[in-house]
Amino acid sequence: MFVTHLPKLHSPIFIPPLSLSLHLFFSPIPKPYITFSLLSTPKTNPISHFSSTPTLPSLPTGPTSLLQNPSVSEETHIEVPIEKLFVPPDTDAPSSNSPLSTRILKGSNIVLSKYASGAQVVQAEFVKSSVRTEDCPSDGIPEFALVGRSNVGKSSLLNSLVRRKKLALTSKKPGKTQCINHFRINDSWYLVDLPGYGYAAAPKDLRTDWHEFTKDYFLNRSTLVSVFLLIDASIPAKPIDLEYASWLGQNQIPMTLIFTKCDKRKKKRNGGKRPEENVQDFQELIQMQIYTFLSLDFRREEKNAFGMERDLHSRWLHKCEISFRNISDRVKVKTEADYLTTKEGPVWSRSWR
Ligand SMILES: Nc1nc2c(ncn2[C@@H]2O[C@H](COP(=O)(O)OP(=O)(O)OP(=O)(O)O)[C@@H](O)[C@H]2O)c(=O)[nH]1
Ligand SMILES: [Mg+2]
Repeated sequence: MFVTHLPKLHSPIFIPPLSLSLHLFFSPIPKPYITFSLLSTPKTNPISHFSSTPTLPSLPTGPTSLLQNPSVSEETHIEVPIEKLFVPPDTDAPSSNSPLSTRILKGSNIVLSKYASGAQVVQAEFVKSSVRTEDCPSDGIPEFALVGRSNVGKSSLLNSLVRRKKLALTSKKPGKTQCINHFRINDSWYLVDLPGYGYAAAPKDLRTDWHEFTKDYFLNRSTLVSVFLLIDASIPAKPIDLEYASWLGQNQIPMTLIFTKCDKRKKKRNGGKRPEENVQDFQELIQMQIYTFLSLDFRREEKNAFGMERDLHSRWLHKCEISFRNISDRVKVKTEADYLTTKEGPVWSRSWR
């Protein structure tokens, strides 16, 4: 996997080994993060700049490690071009002059932000399935929800994030996930797998029901920090995805766009465009909508259009392109964050504003 950007740098950087990671960082309060590590054998051939491993935080001590894979702990080295590092917003970019001042997540191309401490998923467990928001877990810990069209790869992404093949059930057929499924991570936050929208191999009345209860969940779940909106990059932008993103934006629900299936080859019947082109098209289409909300928020002096205090409102549009076929494949991730913040720093959750 690789992760790019922010800002663009042009020299290669050496980072330590073997697995690749998608790292999504969020607010300083309550400082949740996701680490995604899979085995890989990158084919890049850059020049090594570092003679020693960047300092990393120690891992949190979780009850059981779910990540024990002997090959993950091998001390082989991967070299990743500096421009392919993912530099989270508000984080100093590494430079070849002062490489060791930057912390890089071990085995990844992720530069650790100041909010990341022990960035590693060490425990993941299924907690419960609910069909009403009020039936969801009530322990008050923050959560991140996966949403997107049926079959886009939500459950697969969850499994990859926690490195378990079957923690969440997946299927080639759309419509597999039918409830709000809570998975507790590191005993301190939730990943939530939601039913997809759009086509599903289920009766139409049932689909409408999913639509309603997921929307109710977004609007009323006070511990929801951010939504991951997954978009299939192997096909041209779908109006339903743009509408969904708009709906989330209009309802002030922080979102991260994640493009899946970037590994799929272009197919004539799908418009004949490469995934990168579809991603770019999608971004162009969506940016106008999202920036409309952003500019609405930031034009106001004291209150934004939705009545929230300006300084306490911020947004982060964060794009990830991700591709993998199964958990042992090499994962490629490109991310790009377009980041807006306030003098108080980024604030994510409605409940923490
Ligand atoms: N090629 C490719 N296939 C993927 C990727 N992600 C998921 N898949 C496949 O897509 C199919 C659907 O994956 P799921 O994870 O079940 O999709 P979902 O979004 O949870 O679907 P629903 O639960 O029906 O809403 C499975 O066959 C996955 O193996 C990807 O990045 N690349
Ligand atoms: Mg699913």
